[in-house]
Amino acid sequence: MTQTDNKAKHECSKEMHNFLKELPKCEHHVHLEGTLEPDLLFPLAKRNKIELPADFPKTPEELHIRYDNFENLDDFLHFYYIGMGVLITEQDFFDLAWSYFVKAKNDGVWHAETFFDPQGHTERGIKMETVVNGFNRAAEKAQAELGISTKLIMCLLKHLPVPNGMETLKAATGFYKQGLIHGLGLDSSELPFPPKLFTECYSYAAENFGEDVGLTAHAGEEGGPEYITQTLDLLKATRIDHGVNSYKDDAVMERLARENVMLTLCPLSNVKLQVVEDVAELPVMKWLEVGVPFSINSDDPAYFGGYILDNYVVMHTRFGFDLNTWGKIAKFGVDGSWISSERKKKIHEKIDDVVANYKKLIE
Ligand code: HPA
Ligand SMILES: [Zn+2]
Repeated sequence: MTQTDNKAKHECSKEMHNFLKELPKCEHHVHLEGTLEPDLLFPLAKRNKIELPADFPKTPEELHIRYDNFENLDDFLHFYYIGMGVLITEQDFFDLAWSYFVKAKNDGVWHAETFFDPQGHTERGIKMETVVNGFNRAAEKAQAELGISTKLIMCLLKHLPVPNGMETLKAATGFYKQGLIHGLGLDSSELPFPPKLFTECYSYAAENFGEDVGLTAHAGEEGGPEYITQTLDLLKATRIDHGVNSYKDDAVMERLARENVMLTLCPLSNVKLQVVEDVAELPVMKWLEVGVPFSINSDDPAYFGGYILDNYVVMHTRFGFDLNTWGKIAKFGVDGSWISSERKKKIHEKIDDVVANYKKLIE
């Protein structure tokens, strides 16, 4: 989607595009496995001698066409799990994450909290340390060479049995203790797997992974607002991934505002997975009115046609925010990040600078 797409209501001028690119961004909702571009998937399948299913598209071009036609979350997840099956060695995981961090830097990301799905790999016989070490090496390099601060968030898969999730958590304890993993998330099929199923897993993490462990979970993407309530009440999460369906219950929205719970919105994902027909339908004006903080993210950029800046741009074409509102949204993302108050202050100051500089140019 670009400023030429026929549903755009507001122009994203060259200056506005530059502003959005320079605006310091924090990304909180990106699955590292979801950054696997078709251009890398096929070579990795070949290098690792992975046979793709007989009916799998045969070229990156054909795969892109299939990715343009997801029916819903589960239809996407089918391809997502096949895709991650080509990742075998520590170097594969490193290469994947590093190429994401390079793109993120280019899009103006200052801080990235990235998801990964250990069960999607351990189920295939890959050791968790292969995955964590590959991702962590890339994260350390991103910090050292690109100046991006990072956190790794391990997700449990909702479609797998809870005991499998518990076992995975226990196996990850050492990585949390070493500071290599910082948070716990919950993803995969939303219906019919309500968050309450995973209460025990979240209590285990809260009790065993240290007080700084960040707790978040996908909720309210296809499930209703009651999934958000369960996530807050039972999982004690401090953020909600997606949370689009919060708009269906005023009391839930008011609670999110009152308790300062950030939603990690993924606009292009929501269109590709048919959560909404168009980005303009997302309830962001309601959230701004009620005071619900949200950040803007890419989710699975290789599958949904855009990285974080593309998501900022499409939001601009639908909502036409002024520079102050963009500054406010960027600061929501900073405040909802699991970073020190000094780092927050530094990013806030840069946001203020960029907004002030572009006011001379644009408004
Ligand atoms: O958007 C998502 N929702 C649920 N599970 C996922 N796994 C990758 N992306 C997603
Ligand atoms: Zn997601």
